[in-house]
Amino acid sequence: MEIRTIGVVGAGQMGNGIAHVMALAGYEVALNDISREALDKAMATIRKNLDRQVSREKITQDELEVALARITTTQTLTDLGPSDLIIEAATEREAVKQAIFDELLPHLGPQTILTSNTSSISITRLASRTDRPEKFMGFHFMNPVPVMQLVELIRGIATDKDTFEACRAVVDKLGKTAASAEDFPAFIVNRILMPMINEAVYTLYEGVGNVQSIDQSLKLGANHPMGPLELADFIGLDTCLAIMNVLHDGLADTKYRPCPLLTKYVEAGWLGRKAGRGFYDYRGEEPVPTR
Ligand SMILES: CC(=O)CC(=O)SCCNC(=O)CCNC(=O)[C@H](O)C(C)(C)COP(=O)(O)OP(=O)(O)OC[C@H]1O[C@@H](n2cnc3c(N)ncnc32)[C@H](O)[C@@H]1OP(=O)(O)O
Ligand SMILES: NC(=O)C1=CN([C@@H]2O[C@H](COP(=O)(O)OP(=O)(O)OC[C@H]3O[C@@H](n4cnc5c(N)ncnc54)[C@H](OP(=O)(O)O)[C@@H]3O)[C@@H](O)[C@H]2O)C=CC1
Repeated sequence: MEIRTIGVVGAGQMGNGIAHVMALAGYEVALNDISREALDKAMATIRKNLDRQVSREKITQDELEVALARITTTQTLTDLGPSDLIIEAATEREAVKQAIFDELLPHLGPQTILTSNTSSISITRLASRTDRPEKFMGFHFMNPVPVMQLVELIRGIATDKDTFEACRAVVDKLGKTAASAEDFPAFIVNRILMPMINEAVYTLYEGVGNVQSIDQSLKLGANHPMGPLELADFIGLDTCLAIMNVLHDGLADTKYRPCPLLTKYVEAGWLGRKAGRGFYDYRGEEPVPTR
């Protein structure tokens, strides 16, 4: 089945990036969020990122206008019903995702492929509660979506071959690279990346280094483009903690114990860049370490 129309649920940092790349690749996109403010902010971000691509001569002004015209926004989830492919990119909480699927299902055509951009949650479990486990899978973009080359594709236990191939064709059309991962907690990228970030937070918690020295060490000592605490802020500390909890619960191993300092930052609402404060304070001209 050829995919032409795409519904994206959640207009946060991932949802806006997914809408951006899908529209540029020629798909009609319906972008949904519970908040009008989030939708307006997402459209402003998409325009800013497209503008930057025009100024760097990656795309033309015409391509920008056409891409923007392909995106519609809606606060009514059921408007996404007629889409060929749904990508759920709402907050990393299973109950939130579950409620979205429950509301959407009665409005979907029988052929619609349902996917989640979840960073960690079991695809098999999410799929088992729908009417279409064979047409359900993980479609996991990396942040920032317009820049990162990889998309992890995760089959649930029941995902059929046609569904996987249809999603792989979409990744090809985006000019990105699909990597197949088995459905175990946090899949491949986050199974490896998130314990490293969590260990960086322990390194801070135990006073081995401060925010600046930890980030500088990994940037200059291991050639990482961002330090682990800067990256955690970029991803969102709520998302990092949610992923660690899925690893800890799902693999039942204390080596995945989320650092109490990470929990404290999340409890304070210091969620990273999107909240204006995390391991760095972003409210001034330059980010300032908070420890
Ligand atoms: C949590 C999960 O489930 C999975 C994940 O996503 S894990 C996170 C994975 N992501 C990473 O690890 C990102 C690590 N960081 C990086 O790779 C780099 O710091 C970065 C690409 C984000 C920025 O790179 P940089 O060299 O510091 O910045 P800069 O030179 O300004 O930008 C490089 C390019 O990215 C673009 N860019 C930067 N930030 C962007 C953003 N937020 N949105 C869109 N485009 C962006 C720039 O326009 C520029 O594009 P061109 O090459 O076409 O000119
Ligand atoms: N951040 C990252 O680096 C990556 C994240 N992901 C995954 O992508 C998903 C989204 O993450 P991210 O974009 O960072 O999160 P954000 O917090 O930036 O955005 C989530 C958005 O979903 C909205 N939302 C919450 N509930 C609903 C709902 N019921 N219906 C529609 N929209 C809703 C939120 O609205 P409000 O703010 O009003 O609650 C918010 O606008 C998560 O599953 C995450 O694990 C995957 C790869 C990388």
